[in-house]
Amino acid sequence: MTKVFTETMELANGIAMPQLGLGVYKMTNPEQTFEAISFAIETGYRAIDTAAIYENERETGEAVRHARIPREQLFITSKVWNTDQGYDATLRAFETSLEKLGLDYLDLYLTHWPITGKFVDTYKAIERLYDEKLIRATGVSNHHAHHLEKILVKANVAPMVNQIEVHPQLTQEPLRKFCNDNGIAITSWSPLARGKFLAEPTLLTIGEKYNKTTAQIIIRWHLQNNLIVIPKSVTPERIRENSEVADFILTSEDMEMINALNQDERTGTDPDTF
Ligand SMILES: NC(=O)C1=CN([C@@H]2O[C@H](COP(=O)(O)OP(=O)(O)OC[C@H]3O[C@@H](n4cnc5c(N)ncnc54)[C@H](OP(=O)(O)O)[C@@H]3O)[C@@H](O)[C@H]2O)C=CC1
Ligand SMILES: O=C1CO[C@H](CO)[C@@H](O)[C@@H]1O
Repeated sequence: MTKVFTETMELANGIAMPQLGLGVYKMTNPEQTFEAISFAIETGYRAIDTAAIYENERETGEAVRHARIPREQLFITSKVWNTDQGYDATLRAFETSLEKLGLDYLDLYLTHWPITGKFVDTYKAIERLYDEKLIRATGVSNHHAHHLEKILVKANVAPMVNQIEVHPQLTQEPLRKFCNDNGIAITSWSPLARGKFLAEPTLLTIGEKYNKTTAQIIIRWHLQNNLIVIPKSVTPERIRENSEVADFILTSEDMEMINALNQDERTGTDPDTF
């Protein structure tokens, strides 16, 4: 069995999204960013998660265009930043992102945060990009159920993905259930809680059992919960390590022990107080 995880998840419109991707937030050194993304693609990653606010769409696009993998086998996500929300502004922001990336289309485009009074129109613009086949899937990020409800009554095409903070200390079960009931896939951001509890004893014990690192145990927990997961690393050994999660399966007991670590504790901002 190959060690590198390459499975995909079917989104509501039937397209396949790789369940493991590379997050590129805080990759600010252009050369390092290009190298990290190129290395990830060589390792077997097929999805990259960027955003206009990360200011690395150019390097992301370069790595994608220089990859030995055909563009259609890669899955590129970007996000419209808060100051560009609203219908027309979102369309313009998308054009800028696409130009920086040097690509003809994106696989997924998200509203980054639900800005009051603007996020529904922002999503309507994303829907238009989908109708025009400039993106292959629609989505949002940091949306609670009450935000999604406002979108769902106005949308012709429901969001296919909601990217939210999820990790063992913030399991988000009620929102995951809401999304699941509405056919919305979830991507976990800060899936490793930015490294905050990699020395957690329960995770270390489970890791010893499988001869895997804590990061690998956490990533496997996301995957077995049917979450899309986008760990970030610029470090080649860690990029590889985070992908080598296909050769073991956590038992339901392990999963329960990890679920029990939940403290409803965020590393980032609550969308209601952003
Ligand atoms: N939609 C949104 O609002 C948000 C989206 N995101 C997305 O989610 C992605 C991931 O989240 P992020 O906040 O970056 O945090 P992660 O939980 O992915 O943690 C990244 C940190 O963990 C370190 N790390 C990675 N792998 C390992 C490992 N195997 N062992 C030890 N340390 C490791 C990295 O270090 P190093 O790089 O030095 O190796 C980095 O410091 C982002 O890059 C972004 O794409 C993130 C936040 C908000
Ligand atoms: O994607 C992101 C990366 O992290 C930032 C700081 O927490 C967030 O604001 C942003 O949503």
